[in-house]
Amino acid sequence: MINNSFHRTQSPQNRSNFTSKNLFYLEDVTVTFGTTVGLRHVQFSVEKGEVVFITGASGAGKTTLLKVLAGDIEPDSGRVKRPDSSVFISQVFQDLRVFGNLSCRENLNFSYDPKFYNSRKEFDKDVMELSRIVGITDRLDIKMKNANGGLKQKIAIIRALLSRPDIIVCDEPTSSLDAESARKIFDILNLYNVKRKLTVIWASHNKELVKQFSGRIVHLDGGRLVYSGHACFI
Ligand SMILES: Nc1ncnc2c1ncn2[C@@H]1O[C@H](COP(=O)(O)OP(=O)(O)OP(=O)(O)O)[C@@H](O)[C@H]1O
Repeated sequence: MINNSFHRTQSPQNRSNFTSKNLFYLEDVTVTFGTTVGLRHVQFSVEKGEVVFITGASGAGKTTLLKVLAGDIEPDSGRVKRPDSSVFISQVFQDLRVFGNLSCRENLNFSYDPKFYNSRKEFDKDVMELSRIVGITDRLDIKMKNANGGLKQKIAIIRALLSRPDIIVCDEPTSSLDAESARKIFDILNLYNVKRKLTVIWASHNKELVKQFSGRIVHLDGGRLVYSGHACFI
């Protein structure tokens, strides 16, 4: 799904602000769906190891921006630089994509890949560490179809982290969580950001929630990027 192309549909400028530190770079990107505009002339970049929150009201263009980053949508105009294929991107979608007939633990086990772990024991240790931090060690044997929305979201995020990505891209993954549970999710993302240089790109309509965490806020309004900076200024 993620490719390594430098997609060019139109060149609005001769000069580019792309630097080698940028994992993603969008230059003057516009996306339309028929007569509806998803993104308008968006200039945006993400560096390795950054935590970026994409905020905005419903319809502001958050999902469209994530789809452009993931290569699911190519822009009508502008340029997109994505990481090369050696960079592993894990995505958590609004619909979570968990397996209902399997238990929470079985869903997590899908992330085990011997390429990324020295042993199965090491993987199981990570399962327990992450489960402990978000407070679900006693719920790992619940069938996914019987889990509440909050538990499903926690499993989806832990499963994504267990696959040891370089980048995690999340679309509103904490909508069913109370503030305390959301904080625990950010704790594990921060842990992986510090320990493994994980780059985090997180879309949320809840600006007030994400303002509590350290990271850059990129705010969209009507498809336009209207703010990029630290929480204290927005
Ligand atoms: N496939 C599509 N076809 C037509 N219009 C679309 C499509 N996808 C998005 N849009 C429109 O593009 C605009 C941006 O939508 P987008 O889903 O990116 O917003 P969002 O900020 O993620 O909203 P939400 O928080 O509700 O998910 C909206 O006006 C939406 O209706």
